[in-house]
Amino acid sequence: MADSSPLYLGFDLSTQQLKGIAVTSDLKVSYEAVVDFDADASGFNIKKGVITNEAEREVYAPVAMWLQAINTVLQRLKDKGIEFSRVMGISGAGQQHGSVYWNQEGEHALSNLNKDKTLESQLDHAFSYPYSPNWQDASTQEQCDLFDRHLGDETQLAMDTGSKAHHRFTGPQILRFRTKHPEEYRKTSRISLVSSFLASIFLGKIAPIDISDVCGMNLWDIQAGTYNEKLLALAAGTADTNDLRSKLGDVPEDAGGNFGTVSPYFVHRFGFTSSCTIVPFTGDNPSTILALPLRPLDAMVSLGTSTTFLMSTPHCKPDPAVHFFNHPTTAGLYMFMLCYKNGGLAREQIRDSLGPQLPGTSDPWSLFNNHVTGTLPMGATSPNSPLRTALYFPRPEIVPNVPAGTYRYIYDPEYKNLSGNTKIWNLPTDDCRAIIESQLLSLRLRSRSIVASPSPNPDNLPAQPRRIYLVGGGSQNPAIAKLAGEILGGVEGVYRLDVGGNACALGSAYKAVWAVERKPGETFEELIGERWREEEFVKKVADGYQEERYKVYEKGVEALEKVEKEVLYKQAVDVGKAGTSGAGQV
Ligand SMILES: Nc1ncnc2c1ncn2[C@@H]1O[C@H](COP(=O)(O)OP(=O)(O)O)[C@@H](O)[C@H]1O
Ligand SMILES: O=C(CO)[C@@H](O)[C@H](O)COP(=O)(O)O
Repeated sequence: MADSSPLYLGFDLSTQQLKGIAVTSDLKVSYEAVVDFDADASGFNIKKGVITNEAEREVYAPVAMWLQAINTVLQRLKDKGIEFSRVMGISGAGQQHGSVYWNQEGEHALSNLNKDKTLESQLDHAFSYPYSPNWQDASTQEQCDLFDRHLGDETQLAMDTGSKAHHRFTGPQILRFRTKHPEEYRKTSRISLVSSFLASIFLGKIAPIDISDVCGMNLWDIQAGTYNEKLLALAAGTADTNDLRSKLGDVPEDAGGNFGTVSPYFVHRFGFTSSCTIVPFTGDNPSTILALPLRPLDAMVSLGTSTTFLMSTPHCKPDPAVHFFNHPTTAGLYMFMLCYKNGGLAREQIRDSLGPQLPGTSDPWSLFNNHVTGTLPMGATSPNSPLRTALYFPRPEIVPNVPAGTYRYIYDPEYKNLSGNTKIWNLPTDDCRAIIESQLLSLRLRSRSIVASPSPNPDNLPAQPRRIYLVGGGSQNPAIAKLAGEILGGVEGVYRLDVGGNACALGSAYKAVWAVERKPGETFEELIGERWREEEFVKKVADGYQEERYKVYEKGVEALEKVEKEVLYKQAVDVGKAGTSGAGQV
């Protein structure tokens, strides 16, 4: 007999791919499909999912490419045998901060789709601007300066909105869009985030922005739970903020609410039931923490195009170096996040500089991994020997905010000084361990304020996460997992979600299960915690805290902090000399 039990769909519209995943009520993954933009999209001049205009430091993605991908991912799920009539709820996630600009015709076009045509062919007139600024965009320094000053300083902006101003945040992006494209801004009737854009397509009308993802805009007052009037006025360019307010729409408080049922387009084209519920879609990072019942003091490291470090916490302690968002399901909880632009692509660049792979292996990372594990921590041969420390930023970085460049140094832990003499670097092989160390040391440095000792007696164990969960494409890599344990600790060890690269889409699917099946008042953690089967869903992939290594890397944190200060100082000197920021190479 055909299986008619409910399924729940989760989507992840991230930088390089659109992923879809279907789970059952007991959280088992039944179907997965992916569309890789570079490999599968046709008609777009993109690389790694985006278009780059280096002259203006702009990075953006064509909205039509995402529409094309939605049809393709659903077709791929169908080809794998999914019966869409079983799907009771759909949620999803989008890369954070990106904005989509709808025109007046958009809403009408969305609710009048012809099932025999593609989304791309029918929605080409729905947007006032065909591109969405991507989170890697760095074109808004001027706007960020205005945002940081507008409430006093960057600390005050972080206190109110959860983050200081960042190039990619939607408020500064809207301000730049309005001044650079005034006519398109005037024609814009609604602005979506990538997450609410994707929800809108499935809903057949413009969906509200999500309560967690809204915190990635520098416009939402996280303490007050409303848009900040002064910041709206800055982005809108007028004290009358009604126009921008209506473009953005209301933000419902219940992240598990019901937006309505799926658009008839999907009922008639793919066979969804007309009662299938659309649940709020959130940001890709908030969605990732929903892929498991994350406890306070557990940390997730998402190794995608970006690297992010995520924790769920009851404390909101904003600081300009970090981000706080509303938790994606549970009022009163927050999500702590660190985000780096130079993650997967920076690692790939070093891997590719090594030349041909080892013979007889199909794993493109095997040679790179051999160099990672075959090299001493920071190149140190004895306790006081010099430490190789570097920053690898093929794109301008967010933390610290420095221009693109590779910055290699030697740190002397005894005299606590830095030298630019890189003679003891054996290149390119030493870069393999050094880039992983550098990325992980930065996480350790910046999460110090949020972690605590997992032991009742803090003298026994230094502050660190209880567990490290690795997710995203890079979570498949055993050498990275090993170093994550050595550098970040994690008394219970380093774990990988069984769906490694699909954690974000999985989190969305779990959110749909919770939203549709929850009893009154039942939290996400309660429902998912009850159905979660640890032994089936996660795998320990490396040891966590190791006392000796953890101590060695204490010096590593010191070294990294010095290198960052030095690079920032040199940048300030360069800016002073040239009047512009120059890229650095050491
Ligand atoms: N075995 C591996 N080791 C290291 N990195 C990997 C490995 N497999 C995939 N990746 C990296 O994962 C990244 C893609 O991760 P993914 O989470 O799918 O990205 P995104 O969500 O940003 O589109 C790529 O940049 C790739 O380099
Ligand atoms: O900008 C951020 C978070 O602030 C990025 O994490 C984006 O949300 C996109 O991430 P990928 O999953 O595509 O790497």
